[in-house]
Amino acid sequence: MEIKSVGVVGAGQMGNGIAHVMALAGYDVRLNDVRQESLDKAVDLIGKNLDRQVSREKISQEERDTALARISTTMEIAEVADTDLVIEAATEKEDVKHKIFESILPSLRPNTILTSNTSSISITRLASRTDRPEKFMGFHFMNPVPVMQLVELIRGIATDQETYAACLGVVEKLGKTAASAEDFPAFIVNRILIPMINEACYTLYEGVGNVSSIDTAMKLGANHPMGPLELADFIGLDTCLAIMNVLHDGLADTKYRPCPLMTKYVEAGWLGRKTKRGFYDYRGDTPVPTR
Ligand SMILES: CC(=O)CC(=O)SCCNC(=O)CCNC(=O)[C@H](O)C(C)(C)COP(=O)(O)OP(=O)(O)OC[C@H]1O[C@@H](n2cnc3c(N)ncnc32)[C@H](O)[C@@H]1OP(=O)(O)O
Ligand SMILES: NC(=O)C1=CN([C@@H]2O[C@H](COP(=O)(O)OP(=O)(O)OC[C@H]3O[C@@H](n4cnc5c(N)ncnc54)[C@H](OP(=O)(O)O)[C@@H]3O)[C@@H](O)[C@H]2O)C=CC1
Repeated sequence: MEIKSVGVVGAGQMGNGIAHVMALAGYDVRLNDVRQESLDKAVDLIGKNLDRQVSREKISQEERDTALARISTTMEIAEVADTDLVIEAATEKEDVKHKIFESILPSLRPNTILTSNTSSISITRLASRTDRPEKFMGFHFMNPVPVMQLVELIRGIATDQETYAACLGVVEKLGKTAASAEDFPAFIVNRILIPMINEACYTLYEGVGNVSSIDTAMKLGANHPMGPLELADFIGLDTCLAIMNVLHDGLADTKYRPCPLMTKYVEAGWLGRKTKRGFYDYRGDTPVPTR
């Protein structure tokens, strides 16, 4: 089936990036969130990120304007349902995702493909609560979406080949590369990456290093573009903790126990860049380590 329009639920850092790349690739995009303020912020950010691409001569001014015009925003979930492909990119909480799918089902077209950008939650379980498990799959972008090449495609137990092929076609049209992952907790990238971030938190918690020394060690010692604590702040500590909990619960192995220090930061509301405080404090001109 040909995908022409895409509905994106959740206009946070991933939702705005997904809307951005989809619109640039020629899809009509409907972006939904529960707060108008989040929608306004997302459109403003997409405009700025497109401007940056114009100034770096990656795209023309005309491509920028056309892409932005393809994005409409709505707080009505029913308007998102009237598209060919829905990508849910709301907060990493299973009950939130179930409620979104429940609310969208009554107005969904029969052929619409439903997907989730979840970082870790079982695609099979999310799909089982919908009317179309065969047309449901994981469509997992990496952050920042306009820059990162990979999309993980995750089939639930019931996902059919036609749905997989349609999603693969979208990834190719975006000029990105797909990696196929089986539906087990946190899939491939986060099964490997988030325990490393969690271990960096333990390294901090146990006083082996401070925030700066841990990040410097991994940037210069392992050639990572960001240190693990900087990356945790970039992803969002709430999301990192949610992924660790899915790994811990889903694989029932103590090696995935979330670091208590990560839990403490999340409980404080210090979620990283998005709240201007995490392992670094972003309220000034340059990030300042909090430990
Ligand atoms: C949690 C999950 O479920 C899965 C995940 O996503 S895990 C997270 C995966 N992501 C990562 O690991 C990111 C690691 N970090 C990096 O790769 C790099 O630090 C980075 C690409 C983010 C920035 O790179 P940098 O060299 O420090 O910065 P900079 O030179 O300013 O930017 C490089 C490019 O990215 C663009 N960019 C940077 N941040 C951006 C953002 N937030 N949005 C859009 N574009 C952005 C810049 O415009 C620039 O584009 P051009 O090359 O076209 O000029
Ligand atoms: N951060 C990352 O690096 C990556 C995250 N992901 C996944 O993408 C998803 C989104 O993450 P991210 O963008 O970082 O999170 P954010 O916290 O930046 O954004 C989540 C957005 O979802 C909105 N939201 C919450 N409930 C609803 C709802 N019922 N309907 C519509 N919108 C809702 C939130 O609204 P408000 O804040 O206004 O309440 C917020 O705007 C998660 O599943 C995450 O695991 C995947 C890859 C990378």
